[in-house]
Amino acid sequence: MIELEGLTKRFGTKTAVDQLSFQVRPGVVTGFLGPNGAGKSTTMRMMLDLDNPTSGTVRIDGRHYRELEEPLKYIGALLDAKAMHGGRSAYNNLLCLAQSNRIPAARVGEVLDLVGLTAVAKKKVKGFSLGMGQRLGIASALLGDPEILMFDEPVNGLDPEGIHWIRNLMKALAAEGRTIFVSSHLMSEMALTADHLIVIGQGKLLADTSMADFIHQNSRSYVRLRSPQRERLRDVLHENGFRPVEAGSGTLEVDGASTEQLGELAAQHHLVLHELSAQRASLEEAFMQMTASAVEYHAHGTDVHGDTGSARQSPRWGESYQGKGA
Ligand SMILES: Nc1ncnc2c1ncn2[C@@H]1O[C@H](COP(=O)(O)OP(=O)(O)OP(=O)(O)O)[C@@H](O)[C@H]1O
Repeated sequence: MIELEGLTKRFGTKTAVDQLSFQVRPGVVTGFLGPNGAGKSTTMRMMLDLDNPTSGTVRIDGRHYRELEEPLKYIGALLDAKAMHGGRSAYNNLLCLAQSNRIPAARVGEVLDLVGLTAVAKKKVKGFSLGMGQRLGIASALLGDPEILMFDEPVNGLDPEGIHWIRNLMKALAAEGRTIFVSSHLMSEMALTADHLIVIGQGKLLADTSMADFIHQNSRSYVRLRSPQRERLRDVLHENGFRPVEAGSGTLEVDGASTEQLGELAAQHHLVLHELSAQRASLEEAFMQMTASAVEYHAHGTDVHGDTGSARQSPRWGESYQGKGA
């Protein structure tokens, strides 16, 4: 378990992390999300005692990082995959780490095998690709067989097979009862991996919730209909109290209705449907809606409010979530 209480970090006048309090629990994968510059890396660095908080505390299983003897046996982390010594082999890099934490040398071979680097164990790290470096960083995190693992952008540079592997590894580690805390900008990947989410924006906590609740509370669900008799369908919907919205490509979208209701209504009026589907926004859309006002850097001409392709005016999801007392 990792516990943050009022964690704050200021760099001069810039408040990078602002009064963050949350817990990362064992047995699940907890995703850590936030736009660029939100303070994720700074938070993770403070969790590992690589940066001093301006105020507030971080506890690892009830203790400060500095109080942990042989910390790699409690918490393993992949923060910067390039932090390895380039002139040393993968094996020797891990061996040094193992010796400093009184971890048996045999464990080095085990973790190299686990991450698929046995064949290049004796090669100098400076010749490694981005993906190989990521795997080596993951091996170093696993070295002490810790109960708590933190991964900052672990899929960065990995190919699809590697992404699949790290996803399953994190889930398996969580299923063993370990605490897994992972940041990623790849929302589709996060949606497949994490059970719980911590979302921050401009250093502040925006959400601490299950993945399912986050998507539910920060996105709208609606039914999409497509018919060769669109005009007639629209009239029938209006006559029955629904508010269909034209959504381009000949489709209509209806809020507050089920596919069963609308399918039966269409059948009663002998209307042909080419599409009748329940739609829910993705994690990516929910995330963009929630963090839109907390985005520090965005490109000109892009819609940070998340264009769902609909003509409808969406509510400000972050506001509605925060209105629920987050
Ligand atoms: N050493 C530092 N000195 C000054 N400002 C810093 C320092 N480290 C981070 N910052 C600032 O603190 C803020 C948070 O940065 P941080 O790297 O923690 O964000 P992040 O959420 O990890 O971003 P990204 O998703 O882009 O990696 C940013 O505005 C950054 O410029």
